[in-house]
Amino acid sequence: MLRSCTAGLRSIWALRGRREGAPRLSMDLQPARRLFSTEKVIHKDWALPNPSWSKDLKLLFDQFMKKCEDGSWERLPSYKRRSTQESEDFKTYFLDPKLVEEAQLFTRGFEDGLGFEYVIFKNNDEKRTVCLFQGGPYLQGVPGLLHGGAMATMIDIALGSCTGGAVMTANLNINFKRPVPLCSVVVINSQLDKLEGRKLFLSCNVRSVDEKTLYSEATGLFIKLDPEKSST
Ligand SMILES: CCCCCCCC/C=C\CCCCCCCC(=O)SCCNC(=O)CCNC(=O)[C@H](O)C(C)(C)COP(=O)(O)OP(=O)(O)OC[C@H]1O[C@@H](n2cnc3c(N)ncnc32)[C@H](O)[C@@H]1OP(=O)(O)O
Repeated sequence: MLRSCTAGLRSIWALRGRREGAPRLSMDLQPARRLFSTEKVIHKDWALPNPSWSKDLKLLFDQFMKKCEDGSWERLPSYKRRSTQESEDFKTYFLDPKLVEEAQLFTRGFEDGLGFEYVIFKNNDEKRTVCLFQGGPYLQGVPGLLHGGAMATMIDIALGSCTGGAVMTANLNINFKRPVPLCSVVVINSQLDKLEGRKLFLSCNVRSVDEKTLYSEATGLFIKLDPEKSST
């Protein structure tokens, strides 16, 4: 698995004219300058196939795109996913609205294939989402395996994608049952279990593409932000 992952990445780096094995990190993009300059940050939809996506990921992506045709499912793009009102709700919680506008979700700060490759599909009627996730070589924890923190990040995002609104994670509970091989594809099935005032109770499981391996199970509590309160 790792070997095929490396092979895929080599071809990407070669395409970009870089020396084999010497990927240029996103650091080269001078993130600080990008964040604070007046240049407009280019909003790209990262939740679409790129050459680093494995066969499994592309296949699942195509299957879910088919499900979107009758409108029961929708693919969540990686940008403009919040309505203007939701963005406004978030902004009231941070000191510098400009920073909020220009900052990038950290999972999208890696070059193609090196970090978090994922796409989320949402079924609004059933209040559930499916996240297809391929964790790249920069997410290694134990050699050859995905770092648990990377998995936790994706679980947080997958659960958050089920909430649809200005919320924050208050509690995340994860049982890591089996290690996830680096560069493999996993499927995160999330659902909203209960809504109690401002509290959203969610759960998810993480499985292999063939559904035979249950990697993790998790529950989360998300709280709808109260516009009257400040987080700082
Ligand atoms: C951000 C999500 C975006 C989703 C957008 C949708 C698009 C989908 C697409 C892509 C998803 C991308 C999403 C990225 C994911 C990133 C998520 C994060 O990393 S979030 C950062 C980590 N979390 C924090 O830093 C929170 C820190 N905590 C707080 O700020 C506050 O504690 C907060 C806002 C969670 C609650 O504070 P209060 O003052 O508004 O509310 P109080 O009154 O304390 O609690 C309300 C009720 O909740 C219970 N509660 C609060 N925290 C609890 C806890 N830890 N355990 C159990 N109950 C708790 C309380 O007991 C209370 O319950 P009673 O109403 O009395 O029944």
